[in-house]
Amino acid sequence: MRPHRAPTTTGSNHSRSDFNKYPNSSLRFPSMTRARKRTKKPGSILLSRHRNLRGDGSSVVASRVLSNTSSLSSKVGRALIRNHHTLQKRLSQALSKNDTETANSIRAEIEADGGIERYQQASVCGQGNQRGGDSSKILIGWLREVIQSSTNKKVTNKRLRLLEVGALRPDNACSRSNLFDVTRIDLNSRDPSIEAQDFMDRPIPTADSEKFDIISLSLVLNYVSLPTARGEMLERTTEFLRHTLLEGDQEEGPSRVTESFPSLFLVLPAPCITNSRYLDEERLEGMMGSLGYQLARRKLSAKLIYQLWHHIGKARSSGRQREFSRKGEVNPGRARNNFAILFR
Ligand SMILES: C[S@@+](CC[C@H](N)C(=O)[O-])C[C@H]1O[C@@H](n2cnc3c(N)ncnc32)[C@H](O)[C@@H]1O
Repeated sequence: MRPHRAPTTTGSNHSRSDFNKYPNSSLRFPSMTRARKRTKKPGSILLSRHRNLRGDGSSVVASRVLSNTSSLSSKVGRALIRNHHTLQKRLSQALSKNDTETANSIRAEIEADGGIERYQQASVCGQGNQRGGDSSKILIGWLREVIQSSTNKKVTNKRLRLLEVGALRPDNACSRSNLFDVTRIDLNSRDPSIEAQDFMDRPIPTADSEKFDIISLSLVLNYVSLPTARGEMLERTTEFLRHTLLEGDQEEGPSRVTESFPSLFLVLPAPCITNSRYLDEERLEGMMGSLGYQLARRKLSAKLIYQLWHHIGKARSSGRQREFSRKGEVNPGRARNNFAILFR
C-alpha cells in the first residue's frame, strides 16, 4: 500500500497554536473586542483549536468561513492553511504508526475545521492578486516568450496538452490563455471541469496521445507530507510527458521551443528551498537531473519559487537517483525547516 500522502508545512514546527498567534481574536474574547470597538475586516476570523463546536461536531468558525468565501483575510487564510497542513502531517504520522484511534480523532478535527474544502477555499483566496496572485501567470509569461521566439509555425500553432495537478479553479491564467488543452485533476473537485483524482492513482498512459507536453505541480508537492512520497510524485511526472510533439522542429536543430518541452512547472513555497535543512536549489537540481529534468526557467519571489523543468528524457538522466535516498544536511542551523524530498 502506498504511504498516506498528506500536506506538510514548509517544515517548520508549529508548536504554538494559531489560537496563541492571534490572541486578540474576537472569537476568543468577544466582549473584549466589543469593548475596544475594533473595526474588524469581514471574514477576519480566528483559526483556533479552541473554537466553538456545534452539536453536530462542525465548527462555527468553519461554517462562517465557508459562507464567506470571498473575504477571508490573508492572515486568517494563511493560519487556516498552516493548521490544515499540520493536522494532515499528524494524521500521516499516526497512520504510519497504525495508530487508528489518534488518526480518527485527527480526521474528526480536520472535518470540524471544514476539511479540504475549507483549505482549498483559503488557497483560492491566496491566489487573489493582492496575495501573490495566480502562479500560472508566470508559466504563461515564460511560454509566450518561448513560443513567440519560434519561427516554426508547425509548433507554434499546436495547442499544448497541459495536465494541471491540484487544480482549484477552471479559470486561471493557463485556462484563459488558449495555449493549452487543459486536463485538470484534484483530490477534491470544486468544479465539474476538474476531475476528482489523486495524481498518484492516475493510470500511467501508454499512448502518446494521452500524455502531456507540460504538467503543472503548483503548490502540490508541499501538500504531500512524507519526503519519499514527494520523491514518488516527482518521479511519476516523467511517465506522463510525451516527447513527440516537437518532432519536425528537432530537424531544424535545437530551438527555445525544443529546449522547453516536455516540461514540468513546479511551484513551492520559497522556504522549502531557501530555508530547508535538507534541500536547496543545488540539491533539487541534482535530484531532478537524476529523473532526466534540466532547469529551463526559475523565479524566486518573497513567498514562492517557480521553476520550469525541461524533461530531456530518462535515457539522458544523470542516473544518480540512489544518491538522494537519504537526507543530507545542506543547510545546518536551528532556524531551518525540515522540508525534504527523497527517492526510494
Ligand atoms: C494549495 S492548493 C494549490 C492549488 C493551485 N495549484 C495553486 O497553485 O494555487 C493544493 C491542491 O493540491 C491538491 N492535491 C494535493 N495532492 C494531490 C494529489 N496527489 N493529486 C491531486 N491533487 C492533489 C489539493 O487537493 C489542493 O487542492
